Amino acid sequence: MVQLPSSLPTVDFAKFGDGSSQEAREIGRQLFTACREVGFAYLINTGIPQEQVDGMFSWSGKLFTLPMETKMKAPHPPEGRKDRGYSGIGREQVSQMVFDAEELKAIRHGKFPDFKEFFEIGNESSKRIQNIWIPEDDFPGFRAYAVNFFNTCREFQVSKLLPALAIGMDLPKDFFLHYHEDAENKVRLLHYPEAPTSVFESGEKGRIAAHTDFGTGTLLFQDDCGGLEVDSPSNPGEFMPVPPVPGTVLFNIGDFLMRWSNDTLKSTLHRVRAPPRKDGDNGVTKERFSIAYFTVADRDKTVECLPGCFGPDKPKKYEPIKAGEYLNMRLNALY
Ligand SMILES: O=C(O)CCC(=O)C(=O)O
Ligand SMILES: [Fe+2]
Repeated sequence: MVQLPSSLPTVDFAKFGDGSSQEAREIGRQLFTACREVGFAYLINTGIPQEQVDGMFSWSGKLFTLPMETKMKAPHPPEGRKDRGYSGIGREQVSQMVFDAEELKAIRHGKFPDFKEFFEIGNESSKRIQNIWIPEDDFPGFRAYAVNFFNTCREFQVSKLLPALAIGMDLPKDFFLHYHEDAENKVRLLHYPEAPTSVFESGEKGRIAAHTDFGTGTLLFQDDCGGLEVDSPSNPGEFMPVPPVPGTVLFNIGDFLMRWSNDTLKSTLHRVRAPPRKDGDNGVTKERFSIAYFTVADRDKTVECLPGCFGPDKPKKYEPIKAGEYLNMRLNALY
């Protein structure tokens, strides 16, 4: 296995091919092991072209420097489950598994607000929920580029990622594909603006509070700023840095897949903080960009405990659930 400068496992997809070889099986085992033990892995040789990732970051940079009134031509609707378009600073405060309205309100008005803005893009051909775009005249070319990027991530998800996980769990190669036909996935372009380092140190502002993702899994691309941290599997409560490594993509499991797998796979807490102060950084923490691609199961499908994840010494912990019911509960809790 390739060793990167981080304690997270790395999975190399170079030899995955169509998923039928012995090498592909080994890649699947590595992915499964990483998801079971850590819930996070660096992926390399995914086939997602680096130029396209760089290009998406460059569009994201342009997007967030647009005047506020232009960004607000594509506002995120008030309902949490209509998660498309632009959300300004303060719009979302992530919280860990809190669904009670009063409690959510308290958290939102509490300290450590996430100091971030983001733009969300879903499947262009979705019948359920439309994308919300800045008018083409105000931001020409963005829509086509973002749609293409979404499709590239989706292609990796269906041709390699989900098949590898299935093979690694001794399931038929296309097992997960049957539950992910609608592609109701989402690209989220994130921008954490620069701010005096002191406001991060005092806790007046944060970047993204500790949380788990709630879908099937997430691909995450980060710029060179740093600050992402993942809860240590061996020492819960202790967060370890997950530095950006050029040419890699991070993958992490979400709560839905953790539940589906009877908690065999781990959906791990993660957060973004201001990176540690460096000598001569003049007391300002630079801005950070990241791009997440969240994958979710088809809303109308009901999932039951995955084969191989229960047995006489491991009883099923959860009732079958419709993916849509689960996702709505989680999305509405966010805003
Ligand atoms: O910005 C990052 O690197 C992490 C973003 C994240 O965890 C999320 O949006 O769920
Ligand atoms: Fe996350």
